[in-house]
Amino acid sequence: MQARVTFSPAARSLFDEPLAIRVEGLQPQQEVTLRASLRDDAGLLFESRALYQADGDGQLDLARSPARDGGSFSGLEPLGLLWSMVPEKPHRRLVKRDVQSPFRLDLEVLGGQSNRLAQGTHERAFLRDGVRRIPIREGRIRATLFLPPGDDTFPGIIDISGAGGGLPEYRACLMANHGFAMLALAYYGYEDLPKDMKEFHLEYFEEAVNYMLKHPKIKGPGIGLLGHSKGGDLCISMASFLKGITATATINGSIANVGAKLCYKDITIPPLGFDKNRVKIDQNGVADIVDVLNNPLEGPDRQSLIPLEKAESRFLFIVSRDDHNWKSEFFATEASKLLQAHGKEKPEIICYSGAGHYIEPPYFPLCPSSMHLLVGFPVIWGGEPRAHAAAQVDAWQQIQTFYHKHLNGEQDGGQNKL
Ligand SMILES: CCCCCCCCCCCCCC(=O)SCCNC(=O)CCNC(=O)[C@H](O)C(C)(C)COP(=O)(O)OP(=O)(O)OC[C@H]1O[C@@H](n2cnc3c(N)ncnc32)[C@H](O)[C@@H]1OP(=O)(O)O
Repeated sequence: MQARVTFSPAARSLFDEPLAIRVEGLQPQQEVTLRASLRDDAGLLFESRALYQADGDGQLDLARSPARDGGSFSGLEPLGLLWSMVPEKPHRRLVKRDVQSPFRLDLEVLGGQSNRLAQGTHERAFLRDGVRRIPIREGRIRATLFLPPGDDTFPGIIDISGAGGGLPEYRACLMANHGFAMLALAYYGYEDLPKDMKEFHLEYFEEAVNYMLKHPKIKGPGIGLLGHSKGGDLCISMASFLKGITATATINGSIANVGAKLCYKDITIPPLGFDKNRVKIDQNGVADIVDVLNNPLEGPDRQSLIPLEKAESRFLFIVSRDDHNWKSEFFATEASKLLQAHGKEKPEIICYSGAGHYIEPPYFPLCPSSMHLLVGFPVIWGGEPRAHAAAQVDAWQQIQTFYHKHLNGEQDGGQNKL
């Protein structure tokens, strides 16, 4: 019998869904290497390898067989071949730019002298059938709306990415597959928006909130916000100053305004100060900026602290304990103290040991370092691949549960379990 790779689901699955991988038709106890690879939309190769041994019947099931030492990961990790992928060039992150096309996952089964015993391909898609992707150019808003199928209304959420510009859509798109109406919002470095991150006007973000609040497919009465990194502090500013925001989740965000001045009506919040002498260089010669920012609770830097005690929103802080961009756990803890000191609900804080700054949807490989588009050189983001992968799976579920609870009124968080 010839060796054969099988996937379940067979041909195509959504990127944030688990994937069962099996090989049959091997020799009993045969030792093999599995090599997984995919190319991003720019053609950059990401790959992983794992060493396995078939069972007595020549079968290999990644959900039951631990990988042996010597590959990209070891132990029982059914999705290890996905989350342990590394790019062919350093400092690159797996980014999905065109959410309408899937990634093509290639899997090879290699025997003794690296001879190929079997191969298989599988598509990892971003846009579920029936979910609509609608480019939005209304007023000043530059965004993409993702609407789940059906006649219902849906909990609405604005998704804001970290500093880097452009209009990343992949997280919003994957969330929409789970029943949320998602607006991926650009805020600079895109079309006719400001080219650089110098100053932001909350009125732009207010336009986006009002767009969502008025949209006939949005459930209301309020909407949610989701932001990572710089997107996180923008979400906190929106929740603090704007009306109609019910639930705000940040992923490794800050409670101080960072990187650019923020203006709203007659209010200006300066960016948090920093000292570039606090940049450290790690053992691989890559910069570590974790200590660079000043403390927003001290001295004149207090002016950068966002008055989140004004917010009517509920908060969820997703925190990576090994975040090397900045001190996310400190920010979340201080947010909690501030809210409670003002008689507000305690926020939910979920901390992940071993996770780095870039908490992405499940199965995105860890990006240990990449170009920091604000500081102008590559920096380390932190995280250990296995712990980071587990954090991504859990955080994704926690975020959905939070929105179901506060935007859908579901105490148990709804049924969208992964
Ligand atoms: C001195 C110390 C100072 C300290 C200051 C402290 C202040 C700290 C304040 C901190 C506050 C902030 C805290 C935070 O927010 S931390 C950062 C969080 N950032 C994000 O989450 C980024 C989200 N945005 C994206 O993912 C964008 O779509 C990207 C970045 C992909 C650009 O998408 P776009 O289509 O618009 O652009 P482009 O294709 O023309 O690329 C432009 C550049 O982007 C780089 N890039 C592109 N692709 C990748 C990739 N796959 N891997 C790695 N890098 C990639 C690369 O350098 C490229 O240039 P080049 O290589 O082509 O020349």
